Amino acid sequence: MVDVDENPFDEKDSIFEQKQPLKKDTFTPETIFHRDDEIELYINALQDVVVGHAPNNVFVYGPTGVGKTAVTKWVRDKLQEKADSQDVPLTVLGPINCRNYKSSYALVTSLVNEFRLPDNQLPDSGYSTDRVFEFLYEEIEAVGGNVLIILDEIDNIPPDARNDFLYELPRAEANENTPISEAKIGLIGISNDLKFVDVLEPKVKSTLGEREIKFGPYNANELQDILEYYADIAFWDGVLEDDIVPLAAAFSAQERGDVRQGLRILEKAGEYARMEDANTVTEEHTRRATDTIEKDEILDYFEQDLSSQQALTYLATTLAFIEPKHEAATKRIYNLYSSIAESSGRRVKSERKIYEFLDQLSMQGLVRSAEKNLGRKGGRKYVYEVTDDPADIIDAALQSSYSNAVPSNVNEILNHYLEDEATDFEPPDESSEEQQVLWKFV
Ligand SMILES: Nc1ncnc2c1ncn2[C@@H]1O[C@H](COP(=O)(O)OP(=O)(O)OP(=O)(O)O)[C@@H](O)[C@H]1O
Repeated sequence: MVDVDENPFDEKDSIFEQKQPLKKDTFTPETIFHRDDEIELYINALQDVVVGHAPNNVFVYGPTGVGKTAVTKWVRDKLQEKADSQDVPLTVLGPINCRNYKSSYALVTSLVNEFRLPDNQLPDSGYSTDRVFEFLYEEIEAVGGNVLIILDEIDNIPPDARNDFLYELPRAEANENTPISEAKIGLIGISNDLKFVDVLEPKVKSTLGEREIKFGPYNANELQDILEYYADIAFWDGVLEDDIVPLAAAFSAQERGDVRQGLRILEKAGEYARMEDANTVTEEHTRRATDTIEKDEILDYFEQDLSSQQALTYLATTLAFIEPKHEAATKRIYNLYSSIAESSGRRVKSERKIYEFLDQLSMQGLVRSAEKNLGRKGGRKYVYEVTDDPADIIDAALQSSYSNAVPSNVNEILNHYLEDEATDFEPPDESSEEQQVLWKFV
């Protein structure tokens, strides 16, 4: 029973000294760990700027949470500091996240407004895109010197802005049709979609990729050093038991080598300790945190990251994977996909499309495929497996807006899978009627 006369909030936090360092990217670290090679490449690429030559364009790529943005900001600040001390005119814009802009117009407008005073901002509409580009060129020419524009998540750049930004902008000085004659523009593009460059036109590709810097995942030791730094700032002294940071580091290294995930584990483990009024964060809190975070991540896939057709394909692959005796072959995944799409009132796409969705899921690391020879019959087929625990995936699907696509007897089948009792469980033939008996799709 809550005592109504007593305020239930605690007045102090005995676990976290500061939470912000663990939070989503709102904290700037003073030190960058284990990125010496990448920093050196960056410095090399931008050295020209400091002595007044035109900047190179730089393309930075690698998976999520491996320090691309943190390193870029660190290098940016050092560059600005040096340019200022040398009296070399330099203006740096960004990182600006392209994901926040739906059109070329919106993105250019926001850049123009970065240069302008609050009482002179461009409106959200009212000009042609060409005109707002002219405004941008005018602003750039007015500040003069070198202008570096840093675009984060450049794979999300509005399609109508690709050519203008990634090709025209860096060569504006040479183009007689722009008002730029003095200023020199350099572009830094950051992306975690490695396929993004492949789809660019060759001329755009070579412009953007003048200098490329690849960031790989961190290993467990590297993650440990990085997480240690954040944990020191975030937790009160003596609160973290010795093996907590190594555990969080080992887990994140096993998954994706991603710092953000490690920080989330530490935060969640601390919250569990705080909820229990414990004095220290223990291994048990950390394991529980790891578990929750894994499930939350899968839920995020369903709710945010995947399109509805990708989500249905992911679910169908999971169902095919846990089915006894069935291999998750493409044909089978398609059958299950059509059933759950139909029963949950969603559009059923063609079988050909499934290959595309499976490919996309595979790129995101959610499914893995293996090619199988069909023996004497000849030919090959692909079988799939899910990379996360199927029980977690089903759990997340049930909590998500796809719960109506999950067959009603899924737990029964999952239990057979978990208990490895597949032999006792007779799957029906592939004909759709019997399939409906195995999977109760309502
Ligand atoms: N080497 C490092 N030293 C210190 N902090 C780091 C390091 N690498 C990453 N971080 C921290 O980890 C978090 C995630 O890093 P960052 O945002 O740079 O990743 P990213 O590669 O840009 O990811 P995304 O592609 O998702 O934007 C940030 O809080 C960042 O400060």
